[in-house]
Amino acid sequence: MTRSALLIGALTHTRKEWEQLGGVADKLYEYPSGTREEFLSKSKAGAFEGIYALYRSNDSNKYTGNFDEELLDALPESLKFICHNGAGYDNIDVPACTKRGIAVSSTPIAVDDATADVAMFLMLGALRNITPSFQAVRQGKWRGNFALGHDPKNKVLGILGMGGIGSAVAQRAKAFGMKIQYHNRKQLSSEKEEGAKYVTFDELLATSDVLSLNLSLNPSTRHIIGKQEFEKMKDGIIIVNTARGPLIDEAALVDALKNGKVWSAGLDVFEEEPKIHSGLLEAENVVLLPHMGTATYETQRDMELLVLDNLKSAIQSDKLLTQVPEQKKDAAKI
Ligand SMILES: NC(=O)c1ccc[n+]([C@@H]2O[C@H](COP(=O)([O-])OP(=O)(O)OC[C@H]3O[C@@H](n4cnc5c(N)ncnc54)[C@H](O)[C@@H]3O)[C@@H](O)[C@H]2O)c1
Repeated sequence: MTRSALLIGALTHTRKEWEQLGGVADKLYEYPSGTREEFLSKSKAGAFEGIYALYRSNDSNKYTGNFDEELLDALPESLKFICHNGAGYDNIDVPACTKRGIAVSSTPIAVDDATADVAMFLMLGALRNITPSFQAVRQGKWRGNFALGHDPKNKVLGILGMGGIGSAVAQRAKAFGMKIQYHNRKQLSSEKEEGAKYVTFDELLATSDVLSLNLSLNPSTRHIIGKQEFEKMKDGIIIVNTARGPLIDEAALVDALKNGKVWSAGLDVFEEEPKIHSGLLEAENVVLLPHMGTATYETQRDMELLVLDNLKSAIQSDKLLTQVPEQKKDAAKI
């Protein structure tokens, strides 16, 4: 059986390591840029024959669109592994991959520190309501309409989704004197909890001073925070989202920011990226970043290397190093 590899999109830091895979794979194909239509027709015409594993780069969704059933059907039957660069993989239809016997990997762990750093940056920025000051000083107005902010010390931080990034946020927030509570699908072992308190979803909403979203997006978590949930929260709560935009009903967040239920928010992700709700752009009490949680040289290189390690392991030993959790119970079937 031929074991070739396909790279979709560009590599920024690991070109040399990709080329070295030539010693492991039968052939290296590349689809550096283009449109979904071009990709589908090339693939159907047999341009990627014999690919066994593919590397889906960080920005390749703009060239192929989502990895859905249509796209999977156009790829050769020989494809058995999709190695995705990113901790979030909501643009891959994992159940459809599982059905076709394709194993999928993502890049957890490598993203934890950089994304948690951005969560803290946004949290501190939101606690200080920093946006008006950032704007005033650049406009030559010195402090402008300066108002006092809040300390993180002694505030209750609620973490929704205590996985890799959530745990890294908890570690950092503890150093700022925050009290940590969390809600997860499953309670962690006490060793992994590191002193954080496990609470129900409703308790988390009702008792947190700051809420950080760190869970993955899937059909059951879309709009997990909406009008009803805001109503259950403490008045003056601070919301931080570095996970995925559609976890929050953005229109409900805009209303909650306007009526003071939410004191301020720090957001790296949005419901319809790169479009941002006009109510968020206009609100002074929001700190905005353009989805740049992992945007550091070190983390980007680590992520690219982890994808290549997955690809190499797939080709050499039919195993992924960081297979997505949804497939783990089905792993024997893959
Ligand atoms: N802003 C960025 O640049 C950036 C970077 C990396 C990751 N992310 C996002 O952050 C998310 C988290 O990443 P991670 O590596 O920590 O993932 P992870 O899989 O390690 O952790 C996710 C956690 O969420 C929990 N969870 C899932 N559904 C839940 C629910 N309904 N209620 C409560 N908890 C639930 C899971 O049990 C898990 O512990 C990713 O899915 C990704 O979308 C964003």
